[in-house]
Amino acid sequence: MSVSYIEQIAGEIQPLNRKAVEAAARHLDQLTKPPGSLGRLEEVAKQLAGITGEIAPELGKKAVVVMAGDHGVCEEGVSAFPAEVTPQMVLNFLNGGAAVNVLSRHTGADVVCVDIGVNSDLEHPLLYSRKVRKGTRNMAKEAAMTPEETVQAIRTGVELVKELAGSGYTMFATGEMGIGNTTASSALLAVLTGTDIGVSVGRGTGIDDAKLLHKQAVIERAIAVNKPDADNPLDVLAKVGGLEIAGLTGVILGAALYRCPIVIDGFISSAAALVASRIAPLSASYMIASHLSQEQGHARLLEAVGLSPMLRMDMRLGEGTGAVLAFPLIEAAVKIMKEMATFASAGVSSADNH
Ligand SMILES: Cc1cc2ncn([C@H]3O[C@H](COP(=O)(O)O)[C@@H](O)[C@H]3O)c2cc1C
Ligand SMILES: O=C(O)c1cccnc1
Repeated sequence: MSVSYIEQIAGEIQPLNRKAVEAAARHLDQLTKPPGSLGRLEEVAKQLAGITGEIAPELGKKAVVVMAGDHGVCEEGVSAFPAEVTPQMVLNFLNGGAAVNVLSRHTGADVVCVDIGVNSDLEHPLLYSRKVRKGTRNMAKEAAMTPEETVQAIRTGVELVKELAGSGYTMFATGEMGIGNTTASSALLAVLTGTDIGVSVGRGTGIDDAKLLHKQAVIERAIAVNKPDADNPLDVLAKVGGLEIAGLTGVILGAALYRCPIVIDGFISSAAALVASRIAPLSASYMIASHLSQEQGHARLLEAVGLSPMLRMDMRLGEGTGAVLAFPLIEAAVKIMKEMATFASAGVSSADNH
């Protein structure tokens, strides 16, 4: 059943609505400004038209889906922080005290916190309990996940988007929590794009030079032990990925399937975006890259997906913090479509094209 489910989802994702993109472009050129002068806002407006089929879509509720999972590879000492921080931060999200909570309140987004693989028994009325297993296996020794676990995690993400879209959410952002997950993300980048370990591996939560060299060696070992097939994104995800990354891959594929914009956060979220784009290339047209993380390798990762970030904030936190900051800019693009006067309606002379 498992792999065919992914093939089915990938096959159902449709390209953007070309006619709506063209109609949006024509409308933008009638507005009281030199053509193209609103830059990326115009690009976003056209993309939203292509996603929704409407030139000025009603953007309703928005959610940042924060997928949380633990990493067996933490026993190799690849993070500056202990693995216990993952469940502790999940409780912080649920109590509203994390950076993503503050920034989501600021931008009017809801935080949907999902336990997809935390190595702890968590219960909370606001928690989406979707645990596939308690953390991944240590990728330096064996595959992080089985193919079945990988597909289950992806499916969890797809179904969550369906559920949320059914209760009025129209725009999504990716977020994550999982100590050790920059190791998995760097491994995905290295294998899927052939990027050198020296470029794909960064300092995550802030490791020193010695630990960085060790982290590189651990990733090299994980690749040597597992021999992931670079042409098979599910194989790579299972062997050197993570449960929350697989869950986000599902969220991204789900957003594309249900024709909703999906705002991509930093390094880890972009690793999920890369996997999604390899599973279903059309999913990339539903993605909006929010910001360029300070994590080394993020620029390379975005380039591999074909995305260009909206913001440069020198952030390197994850959780969805950069993605929720981009929500107001996306909403601003729709307001331009809805509220700006045209040359004709405002009596402004258009360009002298002689
Ligand atoms: C308190 C705290 C809050 C966080 N929120 C996100 N991350 C970020 O850091 C982790 C990845 O870095 P590494 O691979 O080096 O462990 C992820 O959990 C990511 O979401 C956090 C990390 C910490 C310590
Ligand atoms: O960009 C990110 O998502 C990131 C970078 C470092 C640590 N945690 C997350």
